[in-house]
Amino acid sequence: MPLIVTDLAVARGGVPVLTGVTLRLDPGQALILRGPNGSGKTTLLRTLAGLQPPLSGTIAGAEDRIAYAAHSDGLKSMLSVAENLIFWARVFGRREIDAAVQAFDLHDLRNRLAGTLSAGQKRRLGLARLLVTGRPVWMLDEPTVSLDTGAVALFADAVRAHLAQGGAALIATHIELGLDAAMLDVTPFRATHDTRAGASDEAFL
Ligand SMILES: Nc1ncnc2c1ncn2[C@@H]1O[C@H](COP(=O)(O)OP(=O)(O)OP(=O)(O)O)[C@@H](O)[C@H]1O
Repeated sequence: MPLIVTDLAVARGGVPVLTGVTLRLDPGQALILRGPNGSGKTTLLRTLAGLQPPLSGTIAGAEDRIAYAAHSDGLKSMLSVAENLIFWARVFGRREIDAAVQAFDLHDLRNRLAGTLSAGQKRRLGLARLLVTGRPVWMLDEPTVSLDTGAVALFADAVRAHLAQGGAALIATHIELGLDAAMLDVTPFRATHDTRAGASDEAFL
C-alpha cells in the first residue's frame, strides 16, 4: 500500500511552515527529504508520523504502518541494549530482535546498559529499533548523526534490505547515503515568512 500525501500544510509552534506538500511513497521506494536548516523537514516527518495534526490536506496509507526515528534516540538508559530492543519489539507486539542486533553490529554490546553507550552506539541502537517494529514505512530524521563511516554503511544496507522486502523510507538527511532514491526538496513548499517570537504550542520539545 502506498503512502499518499495530498496538499498538506504543516505548522510548528502554531506557525505554518510548509503548504501544498504532495508526495507518494510506494513499497520498495525511498525518498530523501532535502532543504536548508529550519525549512520544515522535521515538521513534515512529525506530521506524517502522527505526532501532530496537519493544518490541512490528507495523509493516506499511514495508519499503524509508520516507524519514526527522531533526532533523539529515546532509549531507556537503565535497560541493556538487548532489553531496549525487546521492550520496543513488545510495544509492537513482537519478540524477534536478532536481525536488528546483527544489522547494526550490536552483538558485543547486547548486555551493556544503553546509558553507557557512546553517541554513535546509541544511534545504532536507536536505528536498530526500526527493525524490531515490523512496520513497513520508516520515517527517519537525520538518521546518520554521530555515525562513523562504517555505521553509515550498515545503516544504508539496512535501508536497502528494508526496501527489498517491500518496505519504504522517507529520510531527511544532509549527507549522501548512496541509496537509489528519489529526492524531494521542501524549499518550494515553504509557507510565508516566519515572524514568531519564541512561541511554542508543544508540551514536549
Ligand atoms: N518546538 C518548536 N516550536 C516552535 N517552532 C519550532 C519548533 N521546532 C522547530 N521550530 C521552527 O519550525 C521551523 C521548521 O523547523 P524544522 O525543525 O521542521 O526544520 P528542519 O528542516 O527539520 O531543520 P534542520 O535541517 O535544522 O533539522 C523552523 O523555523 C524552526 O525554527
